Formats: sequence, C-alpha cells, structure tokens
Amino acid sequence: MSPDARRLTINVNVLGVGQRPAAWRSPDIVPEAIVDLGHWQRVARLAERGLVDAIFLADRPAITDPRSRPVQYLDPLVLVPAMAAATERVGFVATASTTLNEPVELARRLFSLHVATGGRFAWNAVTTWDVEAMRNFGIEELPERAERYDRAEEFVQAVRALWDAAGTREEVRHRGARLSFDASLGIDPVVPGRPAVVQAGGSAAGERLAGRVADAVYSIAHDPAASAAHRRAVQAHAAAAGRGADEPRVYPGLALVIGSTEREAGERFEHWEHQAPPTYSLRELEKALGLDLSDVDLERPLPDELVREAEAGGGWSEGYRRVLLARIRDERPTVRALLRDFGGYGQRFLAGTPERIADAMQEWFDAGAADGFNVMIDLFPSGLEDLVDHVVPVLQRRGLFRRGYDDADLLGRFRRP
Ligand SMILES: Cc1cc2nc3c(=O)[nH]c(=O)nc-3n(C[C@H](O)[C@H](O)[C@H](O)COP(=O)(O)O)c2cc1C
Repeated sequence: MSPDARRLTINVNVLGVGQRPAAWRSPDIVPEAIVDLGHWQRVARLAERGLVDAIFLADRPAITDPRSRPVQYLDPLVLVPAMAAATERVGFVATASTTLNEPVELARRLFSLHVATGGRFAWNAVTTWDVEAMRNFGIEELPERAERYDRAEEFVQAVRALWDAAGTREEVRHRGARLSFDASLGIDPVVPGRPAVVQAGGSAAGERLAGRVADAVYSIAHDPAASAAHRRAVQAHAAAAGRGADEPRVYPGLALVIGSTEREAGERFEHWEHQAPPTYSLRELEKALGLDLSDVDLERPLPDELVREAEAGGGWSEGYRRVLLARIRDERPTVRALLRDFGGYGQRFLAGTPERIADAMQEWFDAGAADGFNVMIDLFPSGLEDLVDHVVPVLQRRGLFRRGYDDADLLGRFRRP
C-alpha cells in the first residue's frame, strides 16, 4: 500500500450498552453501565486498540423516558474528559445543540475540550428536533426547520470566529440576524488547530449547512447510489461556498452484527431480537414517520393511508423519513420486518462475517458513496471486540485502514486524502 493511499474513516457510535433494543439484558454488561465512567473508559480503550478515528456520542438534552431501554443519557461533554483521560489517541465527537445553547459559552466549553484532549475533539452541531428538549429550555414550540438551520449556520460561524481568535486575545464582535455578542474566549491555544465540526441533518437545509460549515457529515443511506448523491450534494454546497469540494467528509451510519460465519451472525441477531418487545423500536419508528402506530398490524405492510400520511410530512428528520419511505415503497415490508432493522434507528443494517462487512464497506468507499462509516455496535463489549479484532484486520490487509495512529489531530485525520 502506498503511504498516501486513501483510507476509510471509522467512527463508533456508542449508544449506551449497545444498539440492539435488548442490549441491556446481555450477561456481559449491567444496565447501569451507562452511568459508570469505567464502562465508557473501557469502550474508549477498546476503540483505541482498534485504531478507530473517533467515538461518537449523540445527545438530546431531555430526560429519557424511564420506561424505555437504558441508553446513554449523561451529557457527552462530561463523558469525553473521562474517556480522554483513559486513552491517548482515539478521538471524540460530542453532540451539542445550536438551538438550545449560547454561542460564547458553548465555544468556550468546546475549545476547552479541544485543548484538554490534545486536539482529539470534534463537535456534532445539531439543531435539536424534539419538543421535550425544547420545553426544558422554555421553548413551547419547535421552531421551523428553516429557522433552526439558519440559526445553526450563524451559530457555527460565530463559534468558529471565537476559536480562530482564541490565541489573539482580540475580541470578536458579532452582529448577526439572530446572535449578537462582543467576546473573546480567553483560552491560550496551547494545542494548535480547532475542534472539527460534524453535522448530521439529511434535509436539503441540512445538506446545505453541511457543505458550508462541516468537516464531516453523519448521514443515513441504505443504498450506495443514494449515498453518493447525498455526498455530491454536500460537496456542491462546499464548492459553492468557496471551500474544497471534498472538505466535508461523509460517513453513513452502519449498524453491525458480526459473526464468524453468516449463520452465527444471523443467530446472534435473532437471539437478541427476541429478548425485547417490538414496542421499543415501534416508538422510534413512530417518531421517524410522524405517525401513531399503536393499532398497526405488525404482520402486514404499513397501510396505504399511513404511508400517504407519512409522505405528506412530519417525523423528526427529513433524512430518516426519506430513507424509510423509499424502503417501504420499494419492498413493502411488514411492519415487523421494518422494525427488525429499525432497532438500528433506521440506519443501514448488516449482519455477517468480517469479510462480508469489509466487502460492503469497500464497495461504498470505492463507489464514492462514503469516506468512512459511523458504525453502531449491537452489544458492548463483545460487538466492539469483534470489530476491533476481526473487521479491522481485514480492512488493514486490503490497505483500506491504518496500521497505526499518526500525529494528526482529529481534524487532520478527517481531512486525510
Ligand atoms: C447519525 C446521526 C446522529 C444524530 N445525532 C443527533 C443527536 O445526537 N442529537 C440530535 O438532536 N440530533 C441528532 N441527529 C439529528 C440531526 O442532527 C438532525 O436534526 C435531524 O436529522 C433532522 O434534520 P433533517 O430534517 O435535516 O434530516 C442525528 C442524525 C444522524 C443521521
């Protein structure tokens, strides 16, 4: 492999104790692990052993429904320092809202994490879509998508200006349509560079924001042609904004179940699929399609009138809705079949051997459909061990993945050719 060969990026999306709805019932873990810093540190060390680029931590600033399964609910900005202290090279991508924060205060916290982690930090800038989180901040109604994205762009640009001025001690004077401040961060940039910026919305407005400000994009796509089209759209926005077209890197989600044979992977999936009621995934599907599915027959395809209702609008993310509706129209799956994958929150789902998973990654990478992947692990720690010990070596043998970390900070790693 030539030293400048293109390599794919792997982020690990850590959803508490695992992505499958029954992950918390695994004998390898206790449900309370989600509030145990030791769990997060073990995950970080394991990811670092696999040389992955970064760990991704999602967030919604609202109390999780206690009747739901245990998922991560500690603030990611609290988890990152704990994980960073237990590791040296792996990066961290933490989510924080542009709708529910103030730019100066957040810019300071994010830049502090950049410095404290030695340049291993990235910010997933989200506009926040859920009403419960809004109400925690005294906002009764979800602002329109266009309004949220307009604020997001101004917010990210303002934060970037504050970071860029961090070493100069000059005050940033910002007077925009939505934000106004005179401020400086007062942090010496003893670590060069800045946090990388990640974006994850798949609507037209989300693609535009990604092209204009993001270093990386978490996307949702189930087929390589749709993913390549999304990547091209983001790149066109980047070029129009005067950036390099390939500056925003695109990492589609990929939910994995790994087995040493296809049969073993299938059995692992089936076993855990039957340990949880379908209602967990059904609630997520309701949110994604903007529908009430309480009376729906799981053994039949979604009725036409509900498909039409979903097509008319609603749901928390245009990106997710588009992908789900395409699948519903093309395959007419039973609701139960849809829910089986939907334990992956609608992300592309793949159960198979390490070779098969590497094939799938390579196919998308070679086709220009992905610069890397945001991988969801079915159960911790075993699923991550399998990724690290079995999938990563296959990718390395094919020259698609690094054999050691280099000196680049996380932004430099995302920007690698
Ligand atoms: C992989 C992925 C992770 C996301 N993580 C979060 C998150 O942690 N918090 C959040 O509020 N939104 C999250 N989102 C939602 C998006 O940021 C965005 O708000 C949502 O997709 C709606 O935007 P859209 O209509 O442009 O698709 C995520 C989306 C994707 C694809």
